[in-house]
Amino acid sequence: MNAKQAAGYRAAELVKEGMTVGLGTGSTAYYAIEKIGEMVASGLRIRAIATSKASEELAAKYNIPLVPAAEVDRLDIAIDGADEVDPDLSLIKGGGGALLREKLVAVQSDRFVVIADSNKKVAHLGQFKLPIEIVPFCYEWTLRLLETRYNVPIEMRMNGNELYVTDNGNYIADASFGKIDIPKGLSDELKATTGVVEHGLFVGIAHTVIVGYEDGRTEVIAK
Ligand SMILES: O=C(CO)[C@H](O)[C@H](O)COP(=O)(O)O
Repeated sequence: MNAKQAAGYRAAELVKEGMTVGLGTGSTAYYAIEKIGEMVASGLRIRAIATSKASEELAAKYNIPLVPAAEVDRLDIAIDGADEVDPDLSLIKGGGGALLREKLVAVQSDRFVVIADSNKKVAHLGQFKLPIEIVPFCYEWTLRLLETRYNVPIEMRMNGNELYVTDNGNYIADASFGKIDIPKGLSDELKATTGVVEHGLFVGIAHTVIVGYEDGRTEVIAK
């Protein structure tokens, strides 16, 4: 068992009969979905909402019933990966480009459980490039505004020679902050910026972080 698998499987144990579950995106969330799929095959009855087309397909492969958002008020739990986790359980997410749907699902959940291998634990957020989802219309203006305001390198995410397009039809600008001193301040400022749809800072959203280690151990950190 590797670190991501250990974290994913441990989080799946939190899923109980009758729950509505948010399914995250990425290589760690993959293991949680795989395990939940095994539990469903053994008779567990749940319903789920996926945070990306990729996770939707994975859920379908494992016969995990997906439910339209209109039929859901709150989710009991959401389980998702992260790119960085700091001691306050603030996160950088969006390395896989699914940050908008991931945040929508996370804030709608009674319990947001983050699963990560131990390399994701950091003292300060910002070494990982912060993904910022921006609207395609006049995206050059938004990019220039962010570059001028923060004076850090920001690059448009690419998919080969084309600009990367999210599941929501937007672009992503990846910003190299290096060290983010006040995650909440930056989060609020970005959120208030015209042209920015969402960003990968998750501050005050995670309730629990399950860290996986290469020897198969897990560490549960709760707020
Ligand atoms: O935020 C995400 C996708 O948008 C992922 O959860 C994050 O990038 C971590 O991915 P992985 O588990 O593959 O390391």
